[in-house]
Amino acid sequence: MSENQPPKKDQVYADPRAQVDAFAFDEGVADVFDDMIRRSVPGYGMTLSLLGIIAQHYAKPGTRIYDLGCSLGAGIASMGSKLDTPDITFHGIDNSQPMLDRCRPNLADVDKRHTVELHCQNIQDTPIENASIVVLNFTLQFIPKEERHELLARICQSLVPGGILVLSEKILFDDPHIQEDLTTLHHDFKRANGYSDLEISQKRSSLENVLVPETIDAHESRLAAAGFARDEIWLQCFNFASFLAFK
Ligand SMILES: Nc1ncnc2c1ncn2[C@@H]1O[C@H](C[S@+](CC[C@H]([NH3+])C(=O)[O-])CC(=O)[O-])[C@@H](O)[C@H]1O
Ligand SMILES: O=C(O)C(=O)Cc1ccccc1
Repeated sequence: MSENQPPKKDQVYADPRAQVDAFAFDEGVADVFDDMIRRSVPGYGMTLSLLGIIAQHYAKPGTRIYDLGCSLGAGIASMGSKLDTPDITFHGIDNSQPMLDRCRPNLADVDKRHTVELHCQNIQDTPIENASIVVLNFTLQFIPKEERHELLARICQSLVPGGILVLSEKILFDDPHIQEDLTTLHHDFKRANGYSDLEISQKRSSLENVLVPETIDAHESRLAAAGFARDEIWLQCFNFASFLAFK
């Protein structure tokens, strides 16, 4: 059950958690994904629009821009639709075929200016090279924690001098009171966007062990260990944050 499928009328859940399948980026999710993520992730829209500004500053001629976990291509569209930097190739990678099937129509403006390659692939298997920008916009959280370092180290090695990683993630807080309060605010955000308490609870259960957030410290320690010289949080909305990491 995902939040785009309201519970059947009169279907009584003894324990809502017991009835919830693990979240998957399937056809049903792909059909409603843009609406779902905008109503679920505070700051998602701003993250996307400012990604376009970031790309204009850091894209280098003759290099590649990777969007790892590109979904419907919103990140590529934001970065590429107004980008004048010459000889840029975008690589959009996602292991959900339903997402990629819906991606190309969203890239019409980018296709007029740049080459865009889309690959249905596990990002952990994606060759990355000659990159001025790599984007992990709410994707690393779906990679097993113990495998995140190798991916980030490969990304760092793939960047040209002056290259950057944009890493956006759901985050945890060490202070249990802050964790509780920011989770409550996140759920308030979802409720304000029309989700019911049952939908919020079922989505939370479906994401357990699928979307695995970490603290800001954990991310920053891993970025340093992966070879990034410095990083900074440039946007945070409740329990969602985005980092710029510099080679
Ligand atoms: N191992 C993997 N390999 C490839 N793709 C993966 C993997 N794991 C998950 N995905 C893909 O990563 C995306 C995560 S959504 C990213 C939003 C987008 N960046 C956006 O800015 O709109 C964020 C969210 O749903 O919270 C989905 O499309 C998955 O299929
Ligand atoms: O973290 C959450 O509670 C979410 O709902 C994030 C999310 C948004 C869209 C698809 C999967 C997870």
